[in-house]
Amino acid sequence: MQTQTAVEVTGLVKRYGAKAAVDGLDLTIARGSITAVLGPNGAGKTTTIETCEGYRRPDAGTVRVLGLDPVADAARLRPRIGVMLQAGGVYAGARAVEMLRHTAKLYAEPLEVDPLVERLGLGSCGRTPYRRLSGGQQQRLGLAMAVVGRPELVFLDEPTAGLDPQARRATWELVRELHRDGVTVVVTTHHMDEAEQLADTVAIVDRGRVIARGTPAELCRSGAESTLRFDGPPGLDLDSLRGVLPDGASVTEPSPGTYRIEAPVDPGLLAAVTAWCAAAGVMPDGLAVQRRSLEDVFLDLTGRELR
Ligand SMILES: Nc1ncnc2c1ncn2[C@@H]1O[C@H](COP(=O)(O)OP(=O)(O)OP(=O)(O)O)[C@@H](O)[C@H]1O
Repeated sequence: MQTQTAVEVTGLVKRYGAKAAVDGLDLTIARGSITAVLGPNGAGKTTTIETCEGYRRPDAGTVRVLGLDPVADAARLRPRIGVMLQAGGVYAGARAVEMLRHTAKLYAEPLEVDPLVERLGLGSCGRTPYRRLSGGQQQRLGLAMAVVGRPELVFLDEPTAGLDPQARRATWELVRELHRDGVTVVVTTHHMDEAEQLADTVAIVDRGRVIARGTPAELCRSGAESTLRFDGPPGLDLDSLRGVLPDGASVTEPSPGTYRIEAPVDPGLLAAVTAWCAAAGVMPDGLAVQRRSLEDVFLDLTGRELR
């Protein structure tokens, strides 16, 4: 019987010298999901993914992928997963599409190569050596190689880094199609919009651990504040407005006539603001709730400092 879990990482530790790149990381990925793994540079995302792929051995903890041990059961696991590495992983002199055809032959029921080549815009690169492809073409070939074997599970490490908008969209479309076919997709990315558009689950990794996990909507709702904003006459009495709001609400006028209220936004807050406006004879133009974006959540959780 197949379990509903595609990837189960428990207490994963991976050290390089004295430094723990991954430091007790737990992550469960459901079959058929698209999971985006986000995190600052050096957070341990690639190390975790490469451990799941069997390229690195854990120092502690366990990793199970499709119920198998990625190192001990590598021979059984490899034909069932697709891997797109951050740095190519392709012999530099290999001709692009020949390489893809060769890869396809290693699998029992590969996708048809020509349509895949066309849809990823690689039609003109047939005999071009890998090292002569542009960065974006190398990325797209890497994606094609990861999916051509019709895997049950694909790991995509920053698949759209450096891609033009058209290629990004083609990549997203391919990922959605994989999802519709029941493939489990694990994708690392620094593009918050990509995670919001594609993923049903987001895991935020920081300092070698998962520090938050949920749907994009759950993460954006979680925790604190949202913002209420409106336009009105400049110079309203902010202290008076603050006086009718719950403790801890912040009221600012970032530019003349634009007002921001940071507080947990609920119907009571809206009623208090509109009642205050009515009493003051102020029309709150464009009154709107601004939810936190995934990027706001990410920065709140991982900090704004460069590391
Ligand atoms: N082979 C290695 N030898 C020594 N240190 C390493 C090695 N591989 C990774 N590291 C270190 O482990 C930490 C985690 O790296 P990792 O590549 O997993 O981060 P990441 O979250 O994928 O970052 P990025 O977003 O920049 O790709 C970093 O500090 C990195 O320098």
